[in-house]
Amino acid sequence: MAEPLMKVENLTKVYNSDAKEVVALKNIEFTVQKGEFISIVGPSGCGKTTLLEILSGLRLPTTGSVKIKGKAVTGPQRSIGIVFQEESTFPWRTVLENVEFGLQMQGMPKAEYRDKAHKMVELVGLKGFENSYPFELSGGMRQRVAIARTLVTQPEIVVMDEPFGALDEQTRLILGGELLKIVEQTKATVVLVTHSIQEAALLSDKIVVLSARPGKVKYLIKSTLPKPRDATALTTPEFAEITQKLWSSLEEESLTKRHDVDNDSSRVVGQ
Ligand SMILES: Nc1ncnc2c1ncn2[C@@H]1O[C@H](COP(=O)(O)OP(=O)(O)OP(=O)(O)O)[C@@H](O)[C@H]1O
Repeated sequence: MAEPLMKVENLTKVYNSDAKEVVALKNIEFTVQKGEFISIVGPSGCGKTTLLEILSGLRLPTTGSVKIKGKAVTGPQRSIGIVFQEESTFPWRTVLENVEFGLQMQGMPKAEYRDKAHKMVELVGLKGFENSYPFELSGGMRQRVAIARTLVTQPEIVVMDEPFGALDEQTRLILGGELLKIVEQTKATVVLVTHSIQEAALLSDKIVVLSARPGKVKYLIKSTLPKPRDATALTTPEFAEITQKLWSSLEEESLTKRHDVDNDSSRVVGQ
């Protein structure tokens, strides 16, 4: 197999606050190949956001490492693009100006960045809205702007934290299908954190299922969905099989967590 684009090795994160130690992640290991679409799912509080922050270089692990092409990630860098859950467009810039921002910051000549931004705006389906401001768009359209703004700089890897989290399930799946087309055309490599089993099953080549806190890799599920895929894959037997696997592994974890909470509270009651 080819050398992975990203390699996560023996990653552990311990938070120390108010003299309390919280082990958020423990011995996380997985690889991401160039062009792969990976999703990370797990019960609430298992460390998904922490993991994404470490992969992006926004936070350092306590032990272990993240490497891109063999080089350790020790801080934010141009090779990693980030799309956050919350709306991260600049309200004072038009759609086109939002998409141009990263290229402008790189010092690219105006004619070149304008041309690239126009093409990217078209690719994300916002042609005709170049001069609109974010407040004039729907939530889904604003997230397309955020995605376009990140992808236009052609990062080696794009990390996304629930980019469609604020949208209803139907819209997020439709946008997810569109995202796949954009990712295919731009040949982007994506690591996505999501709470949605359906979104993970539809979009991913590989799904990393984390256990309840401390987050450990519980399963690595490889997709059997044929490519190219879009929202029509939702009715296939392969999709049903993947969602079933995800559902049962996450249910197990939620029950484990529930059991821990119950035990904790019984200890408190008994003290
Ligand atoms: N800055 C911090 N300081 C101390 N503890 C933290 C910090 N950030 C997160 N944690 C703890 O680490 C654990 C993992 O948090 P994290 O937000 O990464 O989980 P998550 O899986 O993204 O949660 P959710 O699904 O609810 O968004 C939680 O117990 C949380 O309280």
